[in-house]
Amino acid sequence: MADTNSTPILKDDLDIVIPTIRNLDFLEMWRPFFQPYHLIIVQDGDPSKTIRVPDGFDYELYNRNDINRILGSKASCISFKDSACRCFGYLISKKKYIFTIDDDCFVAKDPSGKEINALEQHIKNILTPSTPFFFNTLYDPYREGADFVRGYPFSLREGVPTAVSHGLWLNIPDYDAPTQLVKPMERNTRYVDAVLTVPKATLFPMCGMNLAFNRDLIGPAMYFGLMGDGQPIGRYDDMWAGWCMKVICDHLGFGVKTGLPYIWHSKASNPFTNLRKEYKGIFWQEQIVPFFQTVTLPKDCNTVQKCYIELSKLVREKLSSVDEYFIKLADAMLTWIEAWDELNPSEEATELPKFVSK
Ligand SMILES: O=c1ccn([C@@H]2O[C@H](COP(=O)(O)OP(=O)(O)O[C@H]3OC[C@H](O)[C@H](O)[C@H]3O)[C@@H](O)[C@H]2O)c(=O)[nH]1
Ligand SMILES: [Mn+2]
Repeated sequence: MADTNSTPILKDDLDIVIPTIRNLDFLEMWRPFFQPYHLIIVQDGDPSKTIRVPDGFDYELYNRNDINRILGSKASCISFKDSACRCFGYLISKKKYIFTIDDDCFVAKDPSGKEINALEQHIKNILTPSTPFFFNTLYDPYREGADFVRGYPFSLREGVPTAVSHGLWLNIPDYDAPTQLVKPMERNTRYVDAVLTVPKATLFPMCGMNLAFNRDLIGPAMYFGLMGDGQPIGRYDDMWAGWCMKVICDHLGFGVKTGLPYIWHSKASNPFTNLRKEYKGIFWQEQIVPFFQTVTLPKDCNTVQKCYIELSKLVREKLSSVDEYFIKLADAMLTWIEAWDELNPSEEATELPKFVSK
């Protein structure tokens, strides 16, 4: 997909963020789609290890020493030894859009056998509106060959700006550890040719392995929560970000899409290791989800930062009884916003769009 003068669309407006602990040979398969774009590689784990990046890619690479040098004491909000470290890439980027992908995600094929340019589909999703206020039964009405169906209010057909595009996975699905343990051989072979808007007031489990978002619209809310080294849970970083992001999108009138594009997820991480990381989260989420479902943000929260700071207060107030970890997480959410505003001073706060219900 290129714009009029055959420059890859959003070439200078989008960064690809990759969290990694390994050499990035997987980029060879993505080269036709990714090479024109700038990569931000967040190297996790031992900073003395050298990560090999295939020739020909334009990238910047940050390891833990870089994160500590750039953020100083605020580096405490960036996870270590967990893919949640990827959010440092969102912080340091200066671009309007972000696409983040794991290094064990490869190019998938659609039912016709055609290789899927996941980045191109995310860009289409992000650049077209969402429809969170009224469900369109023919899925995304802005896609080629689709439209609003009879009975869809014309007053709502303009849609709202799309903040997030959530892609899916063929082969290894993003299952939690208990499901992985009881279904070790299950593979996702079902290609569903659909893009849906997640309705307003509905939460969903956001997976970080194939995800794009409008950084200007929702970037400050995309903090992947404190996980990994020294933390009581793991593999809930993207879930946390997804729940915070969704309540803020609902409040500010932005949309979230899920469905196409698919990537080919090649590696099943160890279910026993995953169980150890997830198990507290499996209990806690039965209290965390109702918390997010009942959150209301004040009307004067008219920027993502203000919403996020308010959310941090509510987390401290309402979830500290679940575990003291949430006090630490609430603090880390504030540190994240301080770091965001410090590294992105010029970005004007996002104004309330005209269609937000007062
Ligand atoms: O300590 C670490 C471990 C891994 N990474 C990088 O994160 C990416 C995901 O790692 P991996 O594919 O090994 O784990 P999965 O279980 O498949 O990941 C899923 O569940 C956890 C997260 O939510 C993740 O987003 C999901 O995809 C990969 O690029 C590793 O190199 C790391 O940075 N630090
Ligand atoms: Mn993986």
